[in-house]
Amino acid sequence: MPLTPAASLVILGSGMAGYQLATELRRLGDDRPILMLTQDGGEAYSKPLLSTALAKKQQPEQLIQATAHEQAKRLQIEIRHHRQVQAIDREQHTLLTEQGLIRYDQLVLATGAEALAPRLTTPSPEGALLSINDLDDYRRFRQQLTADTPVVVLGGGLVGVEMTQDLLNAGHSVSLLARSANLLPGLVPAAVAAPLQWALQQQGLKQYLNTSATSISGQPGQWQVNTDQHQTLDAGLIISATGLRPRIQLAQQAGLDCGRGIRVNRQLQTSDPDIHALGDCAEIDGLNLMYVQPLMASARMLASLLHGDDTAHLSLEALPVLVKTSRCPVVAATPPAGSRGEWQFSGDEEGMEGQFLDAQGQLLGFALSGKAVRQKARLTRLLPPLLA
Ligand SMILES: Cc1cc2nc3c(=O)[nH]c(=O)nc-3n(C[C@H](O)[C@H](O)[C@H](O)COP(=O)(O)OP(=O)(O)OC[C@H]3O[C@@H](n4cnc5c(N)ncnc54)[C@H](O)[C@@H]3O)c2cc1C
Repeated sequence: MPLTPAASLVILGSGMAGYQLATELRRLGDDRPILMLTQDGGEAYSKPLLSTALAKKQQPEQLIQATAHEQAKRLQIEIRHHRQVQAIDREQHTLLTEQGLIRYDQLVLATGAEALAPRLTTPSPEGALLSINDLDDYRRFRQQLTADTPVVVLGGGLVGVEMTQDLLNAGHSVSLLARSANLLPGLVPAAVAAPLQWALQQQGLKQYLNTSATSISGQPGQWQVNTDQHQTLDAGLIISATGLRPRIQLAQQAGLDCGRGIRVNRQLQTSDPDIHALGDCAEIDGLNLMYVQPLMASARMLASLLHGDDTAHLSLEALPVLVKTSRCPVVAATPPAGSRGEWQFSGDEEGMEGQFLDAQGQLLGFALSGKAVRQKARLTRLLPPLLA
């Protein structure tokens, strides 16, 4: 197979993590050759906008901040898009693609996360489920959605809830199924989710909690979703939002140390000193933080390190997550896994505040909904850093 001439740095992935790293390197004046490989079209866009664009009447193409070509010119990097990397050969320092081998001196994995399929009792018909995890998904969603399409959303986490809000704001009929007893179960306790659930129901949401989809039948545009509570819901379109998992297969096959994500230290170095990882695919000191703020800080740190600052290492302040539910916004700073303490709640149906305090009264996490989100800045200042 032909070998492409050596590039100093290869970045795998053109999501926010990959592009932010290239941006930070150029900002530092680092002019090394950079090759970016991506299996998608390489457009620069803000993924969080995918769950608010419908009601704003923004078409998928309007979300593109720059094409791959424009990005390559702006950042003075080479971008090969629609190039899937199939394997990493760490000994030879090469990446295998359908178009040939690509050599790297240093490799940065920014491969993101992929959508998990719901656990159904029988496989769903081809094309019945739509996940919304990148721009191509979003294009498919907008192509299939018509003004009177009834939509069923599977999953009550951040993506499912934000998509539901956007669809309701745009006037669609929406049913949401969640296995959990409340919306946003991994992010906030039931008491804090209650005002959100009430607000969405007021807006017309048909909400099925403690309910799982078991099977899907029908044909394109006329699906039936069957549930474990013996209901059958009609859907023109079914959005599957049952979770995301870091994309670690390439790293695993290459023998890199992986847990939930690709394990990295505070310098974002994997178990191979020539390979770093950042963004949704990385697990930093045991934390897999699939949000924008940590990847921005990671990109800044990694650029400094690669540019020659050996002392650079990642530290992160507490990072509350904002759930973009306009009718009843939610902010969550989840307590670190395994924290000991208890929740204390105050508020009413217009907004709830939950504080998670340890035995000494130290705030370890909080959850806010509705009018209580005003407390975000005050409470954030009281939280210990995520990575000191
Ligand atoms: C609908 C939605 C709303 C969100 N809202 C928010 C929000 O409000 N706030 C917030 O903080 N976060 C939000 N997030 C999360 C946030 O968008 C992500 O944390 C962030 O975009 C991840 O960027 P990334 O670059 O790590 O991964 P990705 O954007 O997933 O990029 C991964 C890249 O890797 C490439 N790739 C993967 N495997 C290969 C391969 N084998 N070969 C070649 N290329 C490959 C892909 O093509 C892609 O370019 C949201 C996510 C979604 C889905």
